[in-house]
Amino acid sequence: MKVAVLGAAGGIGQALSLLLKTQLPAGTELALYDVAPVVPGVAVDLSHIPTDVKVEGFGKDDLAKALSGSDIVLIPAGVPRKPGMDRSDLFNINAGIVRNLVDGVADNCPEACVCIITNPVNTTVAIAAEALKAKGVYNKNKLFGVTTLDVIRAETFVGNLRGLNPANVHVPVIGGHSGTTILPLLSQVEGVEFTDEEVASLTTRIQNAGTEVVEAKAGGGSATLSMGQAAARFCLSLVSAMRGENVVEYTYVETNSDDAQFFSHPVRLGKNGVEEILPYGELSDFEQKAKESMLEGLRGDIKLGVEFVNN
Ligand SMILES: NC(=O)C1=CN([C@@H]2O[C@H](COP(=O)(O)OP(=O)(O)OC[C@H]3O[C@@H](n4cnc5c(N)ncnc54)[C@H](O)[C@@H]3O)[C@@H](O)[C@H]2O)C=CC1
Ligand SMILES: O=C([O-])CC(=O)C(=O)O
Repeated sequence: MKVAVLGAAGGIGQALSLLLKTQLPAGTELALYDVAPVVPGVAVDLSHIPTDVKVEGFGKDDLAKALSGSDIVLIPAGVPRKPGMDRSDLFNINAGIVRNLVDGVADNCPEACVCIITNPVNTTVAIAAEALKAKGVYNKNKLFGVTTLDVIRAETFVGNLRGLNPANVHVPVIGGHSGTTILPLLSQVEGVEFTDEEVASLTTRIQNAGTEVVEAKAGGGSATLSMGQAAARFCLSLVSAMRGENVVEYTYVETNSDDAQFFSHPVRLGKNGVEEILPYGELSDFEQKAKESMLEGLRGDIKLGVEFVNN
C-alpha cells in the first residue's frame, strides 16, 4: 500500500504525515510531495520515528515519482484563509493548484482513491472530478471531499455540552463544507436530547468552527492540527476498508441525488472506495428547512468547479 500526501510541508500536511507515519499499517509507503523546498527535510525528520512505514520526500519537479504506484492520494496543497475571508475567496489560487495535482494523479496513478482537503472543498471536488473526466479516468467511487473535521468538531462540541466523552458521541454531518452547507443532524444523536435553542446554537457553532480557528490564529492560517487528525482518521478508515473491514464515514461524494451532484453522506467504504452511499435518514423540521435553504448555494459552488475545467 502506498499513500501520497500532496502539500505535505504545510500546516495540515505535516500534522497529517506525522499521524500517518505512526498509525499506518506496517509495510506502507508514505510519499510526501510539496513545492516548498523544506519537504525533503520533513521526510527525513519523520523517517527517524521507529515505525515500519517508509517515508520519502519529493520536491516540486518530482510529482510523477511521488504519485507513481499510489493507492491513496491526500491533497491539502494550497492557501488557507485569513480573518475576513470566506473559503470561496481561496478559489482563485487553489482551483489551479488542485487541477494540476489531479492531472498528475490521472497521469501517474489513475486508480488511486483521491481525497481532497484543499478549500473551497464544495468546488475543488467538482474541479477534481472534471479534471479526471477530461483525462478519461474518472471513477466516482474513488473521489472524496474530506469533511471529517465537521464530524469530529460536532462530536467534541456535543460531548462538551453534555459532559460526555466525545469519543463515544456520534454526530452525522451532511451537505458540504462551508457555512450553512455544513448540516449537523443533531436530531439523530443517540441518547441525547437538545432544546430548540441548543440545536440552533450548536448548529451555528459547528458551521462557524473553521472561522473560530481562523480568528483565533489571527492571520496565521486556519485549522491544521484538528484537520490533520480528521484527515488521518479518514485515510486510516479507507486503508482499513481496502483491507476488507466494514467502515462507514461521512464524506462529500458524487451522489447525483436530488440534493446536489456532490453531497456528504454516510458512505460504506470498501476495497474500491465507495461501496455504498447510505441514506442520511429522516430530518427534523429544523434540519429540513436548513437543507432546503442551503442547496442553491451548494449547487452554485459545484457549478463553479465544473465550469472552471470546462470553459
Ligand atoms: N477540508 C477541510 O476541512 C479543511 C481544509 N483546509 C484547507 O487546506 C488547505 C491547506 O491548509 P494549510 O495546510 O493550513 O496551508 P499551508 O499554507 O500551511 O500549507 C499548504 C502547503 O501547500 C503547498 N503547496 C502550494 N501549492 C502547491 C502545489 N502546487 N503542489 C504541492 N504543494 C503545494 C505549500 O507549499 C504549503 O506547504 C487550505 O486550502 C485550507 O483552506 C483547512 C482546514 C480544514
Ligand atoms: O475554515 C477554514 O478556512 C478551514 C476549514 O475548512 C475548516 O477549518 O473547517
